[in-house]
Amino acid sequence: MKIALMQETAVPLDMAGNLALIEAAAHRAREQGAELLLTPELFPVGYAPAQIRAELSAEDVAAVRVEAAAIARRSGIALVASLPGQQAPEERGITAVLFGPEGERLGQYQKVQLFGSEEKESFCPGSMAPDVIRLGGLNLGVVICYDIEFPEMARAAAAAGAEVLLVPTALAEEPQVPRLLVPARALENRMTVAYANHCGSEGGLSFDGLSVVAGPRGEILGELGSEPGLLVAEVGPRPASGAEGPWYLEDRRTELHRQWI
Ligand SMILES: NC(=O)CCCCC(N)=O
Repeated sequence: MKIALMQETAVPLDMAGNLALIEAAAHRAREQGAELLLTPELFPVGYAPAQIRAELSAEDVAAVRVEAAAIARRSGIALVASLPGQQAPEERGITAVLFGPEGERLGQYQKVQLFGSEEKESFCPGSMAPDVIRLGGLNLGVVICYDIEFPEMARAAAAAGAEVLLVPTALAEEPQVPRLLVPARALENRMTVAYANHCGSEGGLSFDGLSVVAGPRGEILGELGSEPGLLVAEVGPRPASGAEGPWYLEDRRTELHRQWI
């Protein structure tokens, strides 16, 4: 299955402009044969947690969610859009919604590991493990940004059966995450990991870009630099564990590890 990752600069609270960038990327992705478009964390509203908390009502979020579904339907491509939750501002988290190519909601995940004081003061953390959504013959999982920096999160997705982990992110000035951690998460879980970031200056932050798709042996299937772009990569099922190790998933001594950590 071909997937596409959008790397662009959003404008905080300029939903019309941000959604227009997503729609353009969705049509370009479809033209290049992709069946799914992964977009960065909170891209439709822009990455500005405190501003979102203060200025975006549940009605505003509902309208953006309807438009994201409509983009999936108009472009005929599955779409992972990261949005504030549907609850009241004081109760919502950071979510990622998977819309199918007809705009239907296929799954939703709420970010478990919130990053820093601004996110923690602006959103509520999720407490549900990432589940698996079947699409295009593959088991897809979703986590968000800081989640991928905790090995437990990718392992939970792999243990649930995820073969391709989709990660909307908003990473600024930490290039070792896409360069070191994302390929490591892929290798240690024999799972493809796709990591789609903002780029450029946004909300007072300088985003790294460096969006990347790492394959199940930690190999780089595609990557971007610091500029806007669309990364298209072919992803597949988890390879069977062969005669040659390592067998990280099979060899885990989970009960023992649980006693230690
Ligand atoms: N939005 C986020 O979760 C930002 C994560 C940045 C983590 C890092 N190591 O800088």
